[in-house]
Amino acid sequence: MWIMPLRMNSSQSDSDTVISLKHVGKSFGEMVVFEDISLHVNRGEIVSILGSSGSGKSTLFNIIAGLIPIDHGDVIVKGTVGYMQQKDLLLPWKTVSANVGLPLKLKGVEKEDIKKRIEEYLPLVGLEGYEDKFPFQLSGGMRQRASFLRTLMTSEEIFLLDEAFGSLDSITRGQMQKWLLEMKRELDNTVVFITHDIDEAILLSDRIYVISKIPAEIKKEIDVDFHKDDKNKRLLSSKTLQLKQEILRYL
Ligand SMILES: Nc1ncnc2c1ncn2[C@@H]1O[C@H](COP(=O)(O)OP(=O)(O)OP(=O)(O)O)[C@@H](O)[C@H]1O
Repeated sequence: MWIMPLRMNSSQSDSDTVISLKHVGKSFGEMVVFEDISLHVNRGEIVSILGSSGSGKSTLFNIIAGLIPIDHGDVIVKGTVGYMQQKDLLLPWKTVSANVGLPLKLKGVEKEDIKKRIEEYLPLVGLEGYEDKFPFQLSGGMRQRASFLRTLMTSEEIFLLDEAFGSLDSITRGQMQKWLLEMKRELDNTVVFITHDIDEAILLSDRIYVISKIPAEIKKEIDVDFHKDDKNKRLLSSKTLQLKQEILRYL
């Protein structure tokens, strides 16, 4: 039986929960990825899903995005979803500008406005001067940044970011994280972030779900409620060290 997520406009309910999974099960043939998983994301939160490789994180996103059906349980998603998958999915026959501007073009934004926004944003992800290059002419990290920018250009209510900064060096990664937090403040949307990186999860998140290997279950839900206004301070806090030790116990 195919069960797909129930999709609602954000205005259809005033509840603060925009993503809700209840007792969800999902298998691929004999392989049980989730037996009974439940989690929720509230409007305006940044929530990280932290788990080791193959623990079902991308499957979880594919379920939330409505790309694959579940076997049992309930999935409710309230609001429009922008999904940055792990593979960059840039169109090889289009330039960086055309790829990044595609969501705006699909929304019917005027050509001139698209151009203006691309000119404004490309430097922020370090791609100034690469407007007319094709994806094959970029490094892996550059393609990832173009793909990240394209996702944010959609200005959707909910962003699903799967290992958005996975192939970036630590300096560029730091810049992108900072930019994500700034964009988040500006757009006031909801972000769900998949990462293997404990520091990244602690830096970016309001809450973290630590998931186990398959059949995956939520091992721990952590509220990251310290240094909310200065997330950089978090990494230097002694509480971070305690949190890291706690998380490592569950991975
Ligand atoms: N369409 C599919 N058909 C069959 N098996 C699949 C499919 N998609 C995922 N799987 C399997 O489900 C398991 C979980 O995969 P998934 O990609 O969700 O894990 P992940 O935590 O995102 O891994 P990684 O961090 O390495 O990207 C893996 O064993 C994978 O091989």
